[in-house]
Amino acid sequence: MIDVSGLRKVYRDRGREVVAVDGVDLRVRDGEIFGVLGRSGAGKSTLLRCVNLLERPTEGTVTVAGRELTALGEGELRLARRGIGMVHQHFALMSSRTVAGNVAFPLEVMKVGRAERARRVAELLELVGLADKAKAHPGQLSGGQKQRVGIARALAGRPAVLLSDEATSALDPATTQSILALLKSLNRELGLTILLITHEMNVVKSICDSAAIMKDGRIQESGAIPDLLARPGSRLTEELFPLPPAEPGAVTITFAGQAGEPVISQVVRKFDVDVNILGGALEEVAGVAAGRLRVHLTGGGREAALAHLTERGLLVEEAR
Ligand SMILES: Nc1ncnc2c1ncn2[C@@H]1O[C@H](COP(=O)(O)OP(=O)(O)OP(=O)(O)O)[C@@H](O)[C@H]1O
Repeated sequence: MIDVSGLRKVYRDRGREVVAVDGVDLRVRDGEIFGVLGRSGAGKSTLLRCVNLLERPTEGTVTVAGRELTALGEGELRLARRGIGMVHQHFALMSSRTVAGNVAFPLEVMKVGRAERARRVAELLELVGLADKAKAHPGQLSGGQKQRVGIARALAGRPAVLLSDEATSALDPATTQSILALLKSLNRELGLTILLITHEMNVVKSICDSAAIMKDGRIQESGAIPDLLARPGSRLTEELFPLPPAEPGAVTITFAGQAGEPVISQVVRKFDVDVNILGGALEEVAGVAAGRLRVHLTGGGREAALAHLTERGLLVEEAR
């Protein structure tokens, strides 16, 4: 659905070159929620803004729904952008317009007739759970409600793709969860492909199918979340389930889907070992029970127990 290839964006800032995106390849599949994670300044916003060409890439190509946007002129691009909705961290609503007026705005630009516009606005407000706020002004809404208006507006042109620029960063945790639930249900019910950028691990845990970690303008790792979790040395796993540095001899076991099985009690029963748990966390991520456990394993059956865990598909890493 989204294909980014060899993307580079260089800004010129007071005679100095700033390489914000430095050779990024990214593929977002049809119908998935893809999260780009990274710290401030990593280049996430620039990457997102290059996907709908709000920023023109310095190099590289962007293809969305089979159309190479980087090959289009301004007129064609304006039309193609209707297929790509965008939501913003600070909502970007027009304060002088009502909620309905904000959602209607892109439809006015598209020259949709009055009756059809009213019908569509009502449908969109219903979809985001704000049917009773049509006549309110943004100033009368909570942050979560404002973001719902932002989402309804982004969906006005029936886009196949939604870009989300830190949509929940300005919201409290409970409101964040409700907006994430809304995005997930839009993804499921409308088949909407979502590319989001975030610095919040919680967003990735809750709704993403795939993720990429970005640093200094580059993608450090990317892929389906269960695959990334199972990869030795994965930064995503480090970020999702942080553990202190391991002492020599400590064993770190990474679960990516096998956390429903009683593997630890099995090794204790089957092999001559004791297990001392040093730390860890388990949670549902991308629909699978995943996490990391740091243990000390002692006893004559230690090597056989470690081999058994590896055979069960767990990632077993021993600190030396
Ligand atoms: N218009 C611009 N002119 C010059 N430099 C820019 C411009 N926009 C971004 N940059 C620089 O590009 C780099 C990447 O910025 P970007 O906003 O894409 O990162 P980010 O990961 O989204 O961070 P944040 O979460 O803080 O927005 C930074 O060094 C930033 O200062």
